[in-house]
Amino acid sequence: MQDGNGLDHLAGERAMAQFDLQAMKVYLAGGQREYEISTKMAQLVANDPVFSKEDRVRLARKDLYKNSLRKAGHAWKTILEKGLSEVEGLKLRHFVDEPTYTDLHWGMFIPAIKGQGTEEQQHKWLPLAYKMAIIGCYAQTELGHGSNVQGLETTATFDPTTDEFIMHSPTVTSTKWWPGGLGKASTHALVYARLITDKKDHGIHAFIAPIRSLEDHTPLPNVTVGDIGVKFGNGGYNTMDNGFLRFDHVRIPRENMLMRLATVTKDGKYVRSNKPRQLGYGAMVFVRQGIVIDASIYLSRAVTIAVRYSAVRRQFGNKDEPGELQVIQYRTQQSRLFPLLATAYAYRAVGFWMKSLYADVMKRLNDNDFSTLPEVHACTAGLKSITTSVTADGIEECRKLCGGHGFLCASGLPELYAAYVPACTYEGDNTILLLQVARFLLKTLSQVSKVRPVGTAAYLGNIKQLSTQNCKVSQGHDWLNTSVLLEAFEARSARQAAAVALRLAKGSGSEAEFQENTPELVESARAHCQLILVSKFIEQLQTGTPEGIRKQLEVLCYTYAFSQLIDNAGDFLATGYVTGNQIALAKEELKHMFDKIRPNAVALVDAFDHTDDYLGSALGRYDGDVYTHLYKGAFKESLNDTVVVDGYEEYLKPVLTQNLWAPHSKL
Ligand SMILES: CCCCCCC/C=C/C(=O)SCCNC(=O)CCNC(=O)[C@H](O)C(C)(C)COP(=O)(O)OP(=O)(O)OC[C@H]1O[C@@H](n2cnc3c(N)ncnc32)[C@H](O)[C@@H]1OP(=O)(O)O
Ligand SMILES: Cc1cc2nc3c(=O)[nH]c(=O)nc-3n(C[C@H](O)[C@H](O)[C@H](O)COP(=O)(O)OP(=O)(O)OC[C@H]3O[C@@H](n4cnc5c(N)ncnc54)[C@H](O)[C@@H]3O)c2cc1C
Repeated sequence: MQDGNGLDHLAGERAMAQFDLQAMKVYLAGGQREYEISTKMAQLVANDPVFSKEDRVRLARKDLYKNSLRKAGHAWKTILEKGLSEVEGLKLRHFVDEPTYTDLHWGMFIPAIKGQGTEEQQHKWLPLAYKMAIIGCYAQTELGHGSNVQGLETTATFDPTTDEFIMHSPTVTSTKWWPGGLGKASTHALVYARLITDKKDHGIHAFIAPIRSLEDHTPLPNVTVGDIGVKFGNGGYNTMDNGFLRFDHVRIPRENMLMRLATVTKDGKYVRSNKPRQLGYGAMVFVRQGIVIDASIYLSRAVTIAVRYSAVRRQFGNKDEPGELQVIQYRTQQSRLFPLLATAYAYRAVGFWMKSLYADVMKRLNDNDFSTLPEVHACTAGLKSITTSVTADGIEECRKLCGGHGFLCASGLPELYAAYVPACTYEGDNTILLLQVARFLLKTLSQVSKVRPVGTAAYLGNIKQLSTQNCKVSQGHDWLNTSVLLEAFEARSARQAAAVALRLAKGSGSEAEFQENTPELVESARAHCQLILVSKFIEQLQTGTPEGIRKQLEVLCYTYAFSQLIDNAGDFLATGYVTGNQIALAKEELKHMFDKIRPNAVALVDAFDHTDDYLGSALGRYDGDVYTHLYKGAFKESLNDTVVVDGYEEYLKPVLTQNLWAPHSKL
């Protein structure tokens, strides 16, 4: 997807590549068909001036939001006019690359109706939603509670005399707060509220509440709704209208309660289905599984910018070589950059696996098999947490790897960070989600003698062996064995989980003791997730990777695993499974991996296939013509619209000629 100006400053780098670039592009896209769709949609967006991102960071909020409405509308028009398929439409919106209300409409509102609505309700609402005759958002979080879903305060009280629910926000803290698309765009909200029938509170259920007129978009009577305000960073997530919403005894028909998991009859009887109530959290599971691939995409963007720029940028030199050195030659640059490159590849592989895990659980749920739900919840929650935290930190690291120029918006990195960093909070605060994983591990361990753990927790079935045998690595190349690596990650995770489980088992079982141990619980959850990431990367590699790219993927896989081992050396050492010497051997092996990545680095980021338009970065341009474009870019700065700055007469001139202010000053 080359779209430079023809002069390739990185041609020398590209000539060094030792793998089949095209095969890698197809692999990273998820297959030939996906690759073709991505290429087509990326070009479609890049060539359409309405989708331009050029001035985004300079726009004031109102203009920014209006522009994002224009783009979302234009995207929908393009989808309809060109008759794009659902997958193509999704890709098109992806390349428009701007958080907007349609993310929540397609990403949460529709999936929640599919998951929690009866067939009849799906027939009623989905056709309207699919043609965007209504726009929906996902209104769960309130001012007072986000993580603690059971603590939500909005009420939906059934009135059998009119066959309606009365939606009400009884306190300030019950105000819905944060839902994307709610602030200005949505006509309907999927509201999570406490269901009350005959004065009895049945806990949190989902309701479809109309909030704006379909005639003129004004809020419906007794609905107070608006945008919550400007968020972190320029551009970034400010294209989204995160909103607030209050109901003052607003009536909605009884049929607007999503009734797949529980029903309220006309006479006010509450009937639960035999399905687990956690299915009500299904839309969150759906979004969390997709977040892993998204993390790979965001990280790969930052890494593409940092790798290309590091190959262009030269500083200092040595007496052995003429000229200055490319900064990518420095070991420290490699040791910060190449693990992130490997991580982006790892998350792509694991993201593909997550999709199959999700497809599997959906199939099972349709057959009323709920057995894998806890494991899928733990996986989606845990990997969402780890991958978003690492990606957000990784984008910031890439900014620093680009030195001063990384701090300019022209690098594309500040905006990328601002748009991405809320992923650590939305769809579940990352610590809260790790605590969910920890609870799953504790439960699995407590039942291990009776129930053999399966799937990603299967290794806990070997807890005795993993707790007693230590690492056998005696030379560096002993590490170059995926079974050896896997066992190290399994042993570390099993031992960390067992240690905290034992400590809790020895105690009284009080909540206070649990709280006291939460730092260790979070560490053990992180260890479990890191094991899943390493093991699934290995597994994906070993199943049908084309010959022309396998070797490079192996190098990236070892790079990823070794860097995880080294970054978490404290944990590995504390469990007693590895020695300091074995860690030192892994460090040496990691450097060998860097040597193997180095000649391929630029081609490995080319394989992500990001267009210049999508990257939006002078530093990450395909042609490497960084300096010309940084310089040209400065002339687009609005401060340079006039040679003498606006404000000179009022504020600069008096400073320069102080006597205008204080003619008798002695200074
Ligand atoms: C493409 C779309 C773009 C998206 C843009 C992003 C926009 C952002 C949207 C949002 O942020 S939407 C709001 C997201 N909110 C959250 O994620 C809230 C986080 N909180 C929770 O998920 C839960 O409340 C909790 C903290 C996990 C649970 O707390 P609690 O202990 O009170 O749980 P209970 O409700 O009592 O349930 C406990 C029981 O249920 C299991 N469980 C919890 N979550 C799930 C789940 N999602 N799926 C399946 N099972 C779940 C949990 O493990 C417990 O099991 P047991 O221990 O009882 O076996
Ligand atoms: C950009 C953005 C978009 C969003 N979009 C939506 C949306 O579309 N719809 C929607 O419903 N919501 C949305 N949200 C809300 C989001 O889901 C919540 O903010 C998120 O789930 C975190 O909840 P909280 O804000 O209550 O954090 P809190 O739970 O208040 O967290 C604050 C701190 O307390 C810690 N903490 C809390 N409880 C515990 C505990 N038990 N143990 C240890 N530590 C704890 C957390 O780790 C965190 O450090 C969005 C949020 C953002 C930022």
